[in-house]
Amino acid sequence: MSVTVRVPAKVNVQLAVGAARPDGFHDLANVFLAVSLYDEVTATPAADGLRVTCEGPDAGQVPLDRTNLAARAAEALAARYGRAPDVHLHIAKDIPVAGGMAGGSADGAGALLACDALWGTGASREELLEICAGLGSDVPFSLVGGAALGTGRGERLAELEVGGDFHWVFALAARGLSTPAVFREFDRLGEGLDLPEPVADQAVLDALAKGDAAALAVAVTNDLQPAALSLFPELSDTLAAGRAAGALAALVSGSGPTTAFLATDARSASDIAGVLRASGTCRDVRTAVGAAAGATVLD
Ligand SMILES: C[C@](O)(CO)[C@H](O)COP(=O)(O)OP(=O)(O)OC[C@H]1O[C@@H](n2ccc(N)nc2=O)[C@H](O)[C@@H]1O
Ligand SMILES: Nc1ncnc2c1ncn2[C@@H]1O[C@H](COP(=O)(O)OP(=O)(O)OP(=O)(O)O)[C@@H](O)[C@H]1O
Repeated sequence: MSVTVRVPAKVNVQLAVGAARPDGFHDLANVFLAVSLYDEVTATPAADGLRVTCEGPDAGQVPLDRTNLAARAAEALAARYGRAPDVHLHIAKDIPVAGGMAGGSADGAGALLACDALWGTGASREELLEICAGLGSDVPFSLVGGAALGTGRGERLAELEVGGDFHWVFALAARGLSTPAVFREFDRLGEGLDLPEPVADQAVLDALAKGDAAALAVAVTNDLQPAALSLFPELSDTLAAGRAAGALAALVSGSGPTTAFLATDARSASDIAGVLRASGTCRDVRTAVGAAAGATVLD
């Protein structure tokens, strides 16, 4: 018997970042939108401890030891319920690795839900969200999906209404960016500045609620974008290529280096994807739709 869970990637349609806190994290106003690029995590009983395997185009970059967020999730759940984490976790990975799309977080949330179902622990939603928050700032959102405002370091979620489909194109970069390195660069660029408290932008929330892509396009912001571009200047060429191809908005996804392009509709998304593919400014191009459902057990 095994359990498979499907988990979406995310794009941040607003990422407002405050000053570094004493614990090293930054307070955020983080508006997450889940999109239809998915990892699948399968949990199968094992007699002899915890094992992680991974397949997919980026599988070689995924750690298979206890640092994998899927392994950490299984261990955290097992420890809480006083059982051994005897399980084989297999990750079918389609979300770009180190791309700013919460791929590792998705696997953490997926493994947690899969092990919960496999072991019949019957943990409450609140317990699962608490374990997720202990694994990483993006992990609770990977469980919940849809759209949500994350405050604190991004782990405290309020679900948001989404009134229609948003069509996206994602350009994958030739190399990854480390999330801590991007936050450090944010701190360096902002040294000496008095940063305001990050707050959610009502225009972003209204555009999401109405399903209005044109309104969302003028409202999207990402405070980490200057830091990501500073560490990876070639991303400006990708952004320019997508804008020239007719994207309503072009931005770095989260901490990057994946770049995200908002399109009017599915057809326009496919046209923009074609232009980006031919532009030579990225490694690969994907299209996706949001909002996508959060971590879901597959039959
Ligand atoms: C950039 C985003 O992806 C936007 O959704 C997230 O803020 C990052 O979420 P994540 O990858 O789950 O991050 P975590 O694993 O919690 O933290 C990794 C590192 O990123 C930095 N970090 C993360 C979140 C946050 N609010 N402030 C931070 O400064 C810290 O250096 C931290 O050590
Ligand atoms: N299951 C996993 N899948 C991918 N990377 C993982 C996983 N578990 C741990 N990692 C480690 O985390 C690093 C960041 O990978 P990940 O794909 O989660 O980045 P990301 O999508 O940029 O994250 P985020 O958007 O949440 O900041 C990887 O380089 C890898 O070393």
